[in-house]
Amino acid sequence: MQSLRVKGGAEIRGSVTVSGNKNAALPMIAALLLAEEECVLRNVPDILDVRTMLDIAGELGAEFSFKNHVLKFRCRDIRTTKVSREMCSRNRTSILFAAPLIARCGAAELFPPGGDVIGRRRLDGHFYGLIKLGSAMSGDETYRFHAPGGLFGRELFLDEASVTATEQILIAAVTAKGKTTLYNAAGEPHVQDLAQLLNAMGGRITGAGSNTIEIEGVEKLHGCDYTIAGDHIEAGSFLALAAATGGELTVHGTAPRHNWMLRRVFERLGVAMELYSDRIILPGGQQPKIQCDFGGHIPQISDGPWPQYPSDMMSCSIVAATQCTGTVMFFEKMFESRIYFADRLISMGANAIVCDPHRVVITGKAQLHAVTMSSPDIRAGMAMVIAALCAKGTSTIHSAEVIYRGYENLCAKLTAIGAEIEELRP
Ligand SMILES: CC(=O)N[C@H]1[C@@H](OP(=O)(O)OP(=O)(O)OC[C@H]2O[C@@H](n3ccc(=O)[nH]c3=O)[C@H](O)[C@@H]2O)O[C@H](CO)[C@@H](O)[C@@H]1O
Ligand SMILES: C=C(OP(=O)(O)O)C(=O)O
Repeated sequence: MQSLRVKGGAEIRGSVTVSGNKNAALPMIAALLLAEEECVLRNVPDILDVRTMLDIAGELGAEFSFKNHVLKFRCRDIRTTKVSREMCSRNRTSILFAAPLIARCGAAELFPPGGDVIGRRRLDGHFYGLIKLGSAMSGDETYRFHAPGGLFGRELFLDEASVTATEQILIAAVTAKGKTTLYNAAGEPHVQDLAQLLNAMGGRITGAGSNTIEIEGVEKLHGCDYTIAGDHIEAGSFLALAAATGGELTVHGTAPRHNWMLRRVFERLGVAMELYSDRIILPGGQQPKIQCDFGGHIPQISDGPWPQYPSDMMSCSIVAATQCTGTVMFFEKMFESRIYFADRLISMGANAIVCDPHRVVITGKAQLHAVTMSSPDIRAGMAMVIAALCAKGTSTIHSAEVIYRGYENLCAKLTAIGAEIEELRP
C-alpha cells in the first residue's frame, strides 16, 4: 500500500499541464489491436491503468514500446483470444478487449473487469451490442464469445448511454460487414476521441459526440499516428483544488469545449474561471459565495451523461463546495457509492448532511482538520488530497495507488504549484 502525507494551508499558485485523457487512452489501446500495421499514439498518460492495458495487449500478441508518452504499437498476429481472470480484474477497460478479439479472431474469452468500486457497474450494454452484431455468448462468470462468421452491422439502441458500452460497440462495428447505427450512444470527449482514432485508422464513423453514431464497416484498419486529447477530468480536479484553497491556477492541455459544463458548475459555486483556446485561468483571491437558483432556492449540482456534468468531477466539486459560503445540494445520479467518502469530510469538519446514497447537502465555509484516511476510488482519493490541502495540520492518505490509477505524476504536479505533499514509502 502506498501513502501520501499532505500538509494543509499552503498557497496554490502557478500552472499545470494535464496529461492525456485516461479514459480515452484505455479504450484506444484495445482498439489498436484491430490493425496489423504499426500505430503511434501520442500524449498517452503514464498511469497504472495504461500499463495494465499494455500488459494485456502484450499477452495477446502485441509488440510495443512506451516512452515519453509515445506508444508505438503493432499487433501482427493475435497469439491467444483469452485474457486471464487476474488481468481482467485489474481495471474496467479490460472488457474492451472483447471487441477486437472477436473482430480479428471470431472468439474471445474474458472475466469480470475491475475498476473503481463506486456502485453497480453493468455490462449489459456491452453484451447487448456484441450479441446483436452477431456474436454468440456463453458463460456466467467467464464471458465466452464466438462469431466464426464475423460481425454484421445493424441498428442498435442502448438502454442507457454507457461510455464503455458505446466504445465496445464502436470497436466491434468499425470492421463489421455493413452499417451500424447506434442510438442513445454516449458522447463523452473520450468516446469522441476513440471515434477519431478509429477514423485515423481508416474507419468510417460519423456522429460521435451526439447520441446517434453511424459506423460504415470497413474491411480492414491500417496504421496511424494519433494524439490523445488532454484529460478534462484532471483539469477539473486541479481547478477544484485552486477553487477550494483560494489559489490562482492556469491549466494547459485541455480543450475549452470539454470544460463548458465545469464553468457552469463553478459559476454556481461562485467561482470564476476563464476559458481560452489554449488554457484555463482560475484567478486568485476569490471568496466564493454559492449562487442560489432564481427565487432564492438552494441550488443543486447533479451529474449525467455528456454534455452534463461528469460523474468523475463530483467528488472534487463536493470538497470545493465545503470552502464556499452558502448551501448546495449534490445529487450523484449515476453511481450509488461514489459519495460515501463524504463521511470522511464530515470527520474533517465539513458541514455536510448525507441524505441518502445519492445526495449530500454541503454548507460552507468550514474549517477542515487533518485526518488519516484511505482512498476508496480514484476521484474520491483526489478529493481527499484537496480536502487535506485545505485542512489545518498534516493528513495521511492511504491507498494512494488507487489515485495513481488516474493521475500521472500527482505529487510532482502538486508540489510544482505550491502544495506540501510527499509519498511515504512502505
Ligand atoms: C474507463 C471509463 O471510461 N470509465 C468511465 C465510464 O465508466 P462506465 O462505462 O463503466 O460507466 P457507464 O457509462 O456504463 O455508466 C455509469 C453509471 O451511470 C449510470 N447511467 C449511465 C448512463 C445513463 O444514461 N444513465 C445512467 O444512470 C449507469 O447505470 C452507471 O451506474 O463512464 C463513467 C460515467 O461517465 C465514468 O464515471 C467512468 O470513469
Ligand atoms: C471511475 C473511473 O474509472 P474506471 O471506470 O476505470 O474505474 C474514473 O476514471 O473515475
